[in-house]
Amino acid sequence: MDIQIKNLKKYYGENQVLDIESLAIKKQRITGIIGPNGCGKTTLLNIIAGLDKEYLGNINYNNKKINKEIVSNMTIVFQKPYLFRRSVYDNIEYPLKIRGIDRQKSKPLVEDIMKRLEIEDLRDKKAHRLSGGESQKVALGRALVFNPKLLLLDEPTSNIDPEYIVTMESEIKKFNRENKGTVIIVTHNIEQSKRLCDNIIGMENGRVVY
Ligand SMILES: Nc1ncnc2c1ncn2[C@@H]1O[C@H](COP(=O)(O)OP(=O)(O)OP(=O)(O)O)[C@@H](O)[C@H]1O
Repeated sequence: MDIQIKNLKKYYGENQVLDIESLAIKKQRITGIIGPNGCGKTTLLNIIAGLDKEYLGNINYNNKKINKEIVSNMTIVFQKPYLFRRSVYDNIEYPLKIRGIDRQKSKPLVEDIMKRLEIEDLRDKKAHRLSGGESQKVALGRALVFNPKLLLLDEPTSNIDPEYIVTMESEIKKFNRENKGTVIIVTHNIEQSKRLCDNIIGMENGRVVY
């Protein structure tokens, strides 16, 4: 999904936190957003996700304004994911369920993603009792399972052990390569952005600086 941003301004009260004249994010690529604390990365991601509608300017998705179809084809993984008070399996199955896919068809998809992310042992655990890192793994599984066209990731590996980061990164890359999914990832980790991203957007004080 191509994203075109024009004259985007975001204020919290009198405080301007975003000022982006023009920014294009190319479809089927992995784009990294990097920059210091408080420069507006999460705010930008939430606006692109359609979660924050209090802004000035225009955002187009494949040359269209946001609509129900676009919303159902994208998803965001938060740094501190919100998971339902159900099992890990039920959480990952959920996006398929709300898209009308029955249990029989969704089972192999859920099981495949749990296997690829090495979280099969968490299957029956209550998702709200997971550790921060476990929650991030499950949240990535819940996002990847329905093959979104646009995947927004906010520091998805911030609580993840170094040896497991490799698994997560390779699944993100695989999703991008095999399913032609567009990925935008906010990260503090410059090495990670070099490993993963085709394009990098640098932000400072609410502006895009490179
Ligand atoms: N709900 C809010 N009310 C007021 N100000 C806010 C709110 N949310 C964020 N801000 C401010 O907006 C600015 C941008 O915040 P944002 O979370 O987008 O930064 P960030 O680049 O994602 O930071 P970090 O790297 O620390 O996660 C910051 O100055 C922050 O204090």
